[in-house]
Amino acid sequence: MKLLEGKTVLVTGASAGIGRAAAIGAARHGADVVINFSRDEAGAASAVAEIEALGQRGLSVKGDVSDPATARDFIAQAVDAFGKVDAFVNNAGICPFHAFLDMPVETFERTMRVNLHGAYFMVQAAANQMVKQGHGGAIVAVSSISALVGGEYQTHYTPTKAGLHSLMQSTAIALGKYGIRCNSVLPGTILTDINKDDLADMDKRERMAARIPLGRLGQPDDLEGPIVFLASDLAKYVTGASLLVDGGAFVNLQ
Ligand SMILES: NC(=O)C1=CN([C@@H]2O[C@H](COP(=O)(O)OP(=O)(O)OC[C@H]3O[C@@H](n4cnc5c(N)ncnc54)[C@H](O)[C@@H]3O)[C@@H](O)[C@H]2O)C=CC1
Ligand SMILES: C[C@H](O)[C@@H]1OC(=O)[C@H](O)[C@@H]1O
Repeated sequence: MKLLEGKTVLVTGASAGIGRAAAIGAARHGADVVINFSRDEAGAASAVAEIEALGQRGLSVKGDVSDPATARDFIAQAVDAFGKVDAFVNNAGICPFHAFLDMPVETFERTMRVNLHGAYFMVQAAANQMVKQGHGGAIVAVSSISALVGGEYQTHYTPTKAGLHSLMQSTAIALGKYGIRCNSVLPGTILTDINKDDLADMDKRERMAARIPLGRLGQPDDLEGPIVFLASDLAKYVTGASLLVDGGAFVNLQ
């Protein structure tokens, strides 16, 4: 059963990792897909090729999400190419691990600008397009388990993920009257480029996996189903919700 047949789905930061898995998942479920990427031309081109190999239309648009102009350009190029925006997945993010006491101002500000300000402008641009179209839509933010728990080297990052979670709650209220649903996924630790240095230590990986009830760290495609579901009409009465996708890590305190 294809859940996104005939829809146009947009995903930010989709040349690799979770965003790419979401984009490919959307195409597998019958959507045409527009991806944003910041630098990785080859990754973006291969993601589009994979979308097209699934029989869907794909387009990549370059842009740094921290610049509000990128959001306007991304939505405009998607509409020019495929005529509409049905679902928008806010995924782009960075996590430059660093201690709190000597956090460089630039690292703090860049993390805020990419993860939170960028999301705000993107969600706003996507929502304006959906309101103009007049037939609702779905917005999914890739927040994190870090919206709910702390991280010693993530004091600049976890507030952005809590902020995204909160943004989806508030936009769910602001946009409900237009039939636009807003939800977030909260991944646990997923093996991607964002943490490859932090998790280069195999002992650390094994310790982390041992704390997860399902017995392993996540892979990008573990997010595919949850994001496709929330973007689809199967979730037609779900808004303002968040879905932990963490193998049970969050509930495993005791
Ligand atoms: N890997 C993990 O354990 C978890 C990741 N997340 C979130 O998932 C999202 C995706 O991350 P991953 O796939 O894990 O890592 P990743 O590093 O593979 O993907 C991040 C993507 O965002 C893009 N990006 C970064 N800065 C950008 C900018 N200024 N403009 C446009 N694109 C930009 C990157 O090019 C990359 O494609 C992030 O928001 C991250 O915070 C959330 C929870 C856990
Ligand atoms: C990048 C980290 O490994 C990852 O990011 C998150 O949001 C998770 O909570 C993990 O800490």
